Amino acid sequence: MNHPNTLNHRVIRLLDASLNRASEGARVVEDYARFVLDDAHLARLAKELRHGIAAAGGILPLADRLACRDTPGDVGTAISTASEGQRTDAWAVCAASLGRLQEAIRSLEEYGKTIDPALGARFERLRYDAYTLASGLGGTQRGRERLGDARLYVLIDGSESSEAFARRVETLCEAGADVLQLRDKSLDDRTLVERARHLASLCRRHGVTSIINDRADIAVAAGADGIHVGQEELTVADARSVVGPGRLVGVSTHSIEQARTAVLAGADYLGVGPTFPSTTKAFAEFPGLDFVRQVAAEVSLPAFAIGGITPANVSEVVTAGLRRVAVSGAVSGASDPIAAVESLVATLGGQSAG
Ligand SMILES: Cc1ncc(COP(=O)(O)OP(=O)(O)O)c(N)n1
Ligand SMILES: Cc1nc(C(=O)O)sc1CCOP(=O)(O)O
Ligand SMILES: [Mg+2]
Repeated sequence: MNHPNTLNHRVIRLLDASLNRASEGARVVEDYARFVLDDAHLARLAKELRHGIAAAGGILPLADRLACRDTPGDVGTAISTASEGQRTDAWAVCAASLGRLQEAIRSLEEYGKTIDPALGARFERLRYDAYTLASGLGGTQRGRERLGDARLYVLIDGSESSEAFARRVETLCEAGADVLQLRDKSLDDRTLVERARHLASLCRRHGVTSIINDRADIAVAAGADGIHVGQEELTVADARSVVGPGRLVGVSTHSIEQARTAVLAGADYLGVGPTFPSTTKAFAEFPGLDFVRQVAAEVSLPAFAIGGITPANVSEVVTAGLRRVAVSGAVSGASDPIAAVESLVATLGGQSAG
């Protein structure tokens, strides 16, 4: 035994129980990410956390833990609350386990200090890892619930007039767009907020999600459903502090590392691109379909491929693994925008968006 002989066997008993609770909680969370979400990224993080807990707990030899264990004499086994027996769905199971996991790690951290201050510090780091995992799972859950089977996301500018803008929004909603983003870098703020209000109210009437590009303040002022931010703009946390928990925060990503970071930051969806050369925006590099494949293979947060996607090439995106796309030029620049929307929707249709 490599801990002090003075250590109370009751503290070992407590640490043994907390190690079991923590690793069992991590396993329940891992199973949700792995089997319910098919999310390789979050499942890997949950597994690493479980292994980290086991490695830190290795300071207590199993023989000592078992010698101090007294399950029949545990006064806590007879204490239960009504809510423990009720779980509405698999996410409720995972969320409850995330809470227990964090509590158990906290107990390990505090009582671990009585063995070795370094052990307390080690469990403290693991507790922060658990918080980050919870943020990624919570964002993934929220984004999937809010975006459901949304597949076609169309970016539009503010048009030459309020009337023309309203007509465009109505047309796209009726044609089958699921999400509309107001992206206009040239309008003054008053005109932008006026267009954003039109967008929000027309989209609400049609059951379409409304997003404002770049501007969290305008999303809130206009009552839009969310905001989209790029890598050089507000962070997810800063955007969230402005728009609150009820609105969507979407993030542009250009590499798998950026995608993983956005998931853990609590984004509600990802833009994944540029997929193909775009006539709307110039890019020096194209992560292309390889990036689409990487995201499809490991991320279950709603992810929209973007950049140069048209009715002619959208099937390549579907083959690469994503059934959600965001487009601008393919619809706004089309001689028949309705036909363009219908064609994209037809190719994206079929099985669930994932
Ligand atoms: C759905 C979606 N994905 C990506 C972007 C691009 O955002 P960003 O990188 O901030 O670039 P700008 O659009 O601001 O030029 C987007 N707007 N929407
Ligand atoms: C604004 C924007 N962002 C991208 C990214 O990859 O983050 S691609 C892009 C342009 C989207 O327009 P189009 O469909 O006309 O190419
Ligand atoms: Mg931006």
